[in-house]
Amino acid sequence: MAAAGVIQTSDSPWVSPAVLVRKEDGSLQFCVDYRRLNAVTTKGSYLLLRLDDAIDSVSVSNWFCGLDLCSGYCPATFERLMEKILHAVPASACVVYLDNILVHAASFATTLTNLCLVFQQIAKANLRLTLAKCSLFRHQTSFLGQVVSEKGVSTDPTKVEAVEQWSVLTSTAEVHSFQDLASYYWHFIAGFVDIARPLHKLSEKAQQFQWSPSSQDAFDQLCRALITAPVLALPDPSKPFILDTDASNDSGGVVLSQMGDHVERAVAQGYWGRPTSTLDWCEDNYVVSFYIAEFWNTVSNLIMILPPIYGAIQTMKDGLEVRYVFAFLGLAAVGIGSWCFHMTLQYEMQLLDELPMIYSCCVFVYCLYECFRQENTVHYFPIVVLLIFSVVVTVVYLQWKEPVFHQVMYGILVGCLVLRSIFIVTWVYPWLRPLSYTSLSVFMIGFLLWNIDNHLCDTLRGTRKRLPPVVGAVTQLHAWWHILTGLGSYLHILFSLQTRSTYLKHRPKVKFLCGVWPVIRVESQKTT
Ligand SMILES: CCCCCCCC/C=C\CCCCCCCC(=O)N[C@@H](CO)[C@H](O)/C=C/CCCCCCCCCCCCC
Ligand SMILES: [Ca+2]
Ligand SMILES: [Zn+2]
Repeated sequence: MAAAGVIQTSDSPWVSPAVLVRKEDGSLQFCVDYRRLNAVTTKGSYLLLRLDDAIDSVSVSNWFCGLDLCSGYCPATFERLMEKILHAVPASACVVYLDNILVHAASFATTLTNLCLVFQQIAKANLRLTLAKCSLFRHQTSFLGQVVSEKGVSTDPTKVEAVEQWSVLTSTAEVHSFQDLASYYWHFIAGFVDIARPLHKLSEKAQQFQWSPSSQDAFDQLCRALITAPVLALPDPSKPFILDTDASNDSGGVVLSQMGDHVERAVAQGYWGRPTSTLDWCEDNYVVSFYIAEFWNTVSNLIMILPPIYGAIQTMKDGLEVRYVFAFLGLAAVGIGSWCFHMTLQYEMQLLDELPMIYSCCVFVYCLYECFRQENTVHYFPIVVLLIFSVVVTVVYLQWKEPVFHQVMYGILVGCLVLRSIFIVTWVYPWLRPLSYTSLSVFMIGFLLWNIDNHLCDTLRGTRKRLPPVVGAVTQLHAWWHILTGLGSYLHILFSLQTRSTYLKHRPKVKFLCGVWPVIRVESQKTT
């Protein structure tokens, strides 16, 4: 080394031992142990680039070259050196973070030009690159522990693969190292702070290490989120930004997004993208499944779909009036619309849920107010009134998009049904009281839960986090509203059908399928 002019004799009062260290690739590296010198050296300080800013600067690029320098030690000194060397290269061409250098551009030709420029500067400074660790002209590369591509930024699978093997954390030190990994990727995980809270508590100094069901739940949720983390779009400064904000008594949230390729892409956390509906219920989105926004609110609609379809088929088989087939199918249509709405939280699907609620309720009103008419007669006046009502509600709601308007209109129709039912069981058929009042009570309990879910959502969410996941599922009150309103509506159709069949002297009877599920049986009206 002396002959090569790399080292020279010195008579300095300072001396540091030299050692040869074997590197991973088997080669030897000459190192000097400067620990004692470092101990008495005043450290230089230099502001490092923010990680987010470093990633943001590659937002409109499609080509990436990752360069790795042979050696880089003291962060401040090294960063200062790198920025000095590459100061002539703009961030839109090359981002430097310690010994990570990312040359990038939107086109191949520009990438080549940028790369030549960076190579020249590195050569001028007499620095060396480790060829094996450089990746040239890629559409996707690993940078600062994240995978950067033309689509955006995602977690580095090699960094999170260890997560799949982890089943439980056994010490505060393990919690710390898991937290370090997870918090590095916090912006890929919706509600990170809330989910990680039990682990954070566990790692507090004064706390004795005790692994509880809530720690396990937080750990499982974070592992799941890390493994299935989405690709976040990189910001394009030339396009407008959309800022969505939300706040409650104990937390706040923001989502920054942009329109891209005709769809709003950004921090969408699930298959159907950012919710566009005017309502988003208390159940947390995309927690149970990546494909279903509100899982429990979706599957609970089955009760509004299957029994009414069975009811419609049975009504046809029994040769009863077609209006009751419409009533059953109307309820099933609401159930299908509601399924689509909660699965996607898209505005169009919301209409598929809410407008059929109005239409089917109009059919119910017609059935109940026309139940004391001659068989096979149709009165057009109530049909026209209800049609006009439906059209007006539809047109106004499409323009106004105010959910309260829809709720009031639906409430008016339910009110008409309640009043008519009370009239029937008070003045005409008092023996139908049990069925009518059961239907009303079930519906009203559902409505009560609907209100609690809306008004006490923050409290419910907070409580759920402290309970095992199975409790979280059964405390989804909007799902219970579906179950109870579905059952209440079904019983209401039975009540309406029984009233009508009694009036027509078809001798209806309530039977229980499998001993539990109520159906109406009448003497078959089909003529052979
Ligand atoms: C005497 C019997 C009463 C039973 C009446 C049954 C009427 C059923 C009519 C249609 C079936 C619809 C089933 C409802 C499905 C709900 C789907 C749903 O959750 N949709 C939401 C979107 O997810 C939608 O935004 C929800 C709107 C809820 C509106 C709630 C307003 C309820 C108003 C009830 C007022 C009762 C007034 C009583 C007055 C005496
Ligand atoms: Ca929700
Ligand atoms: Zn619903």
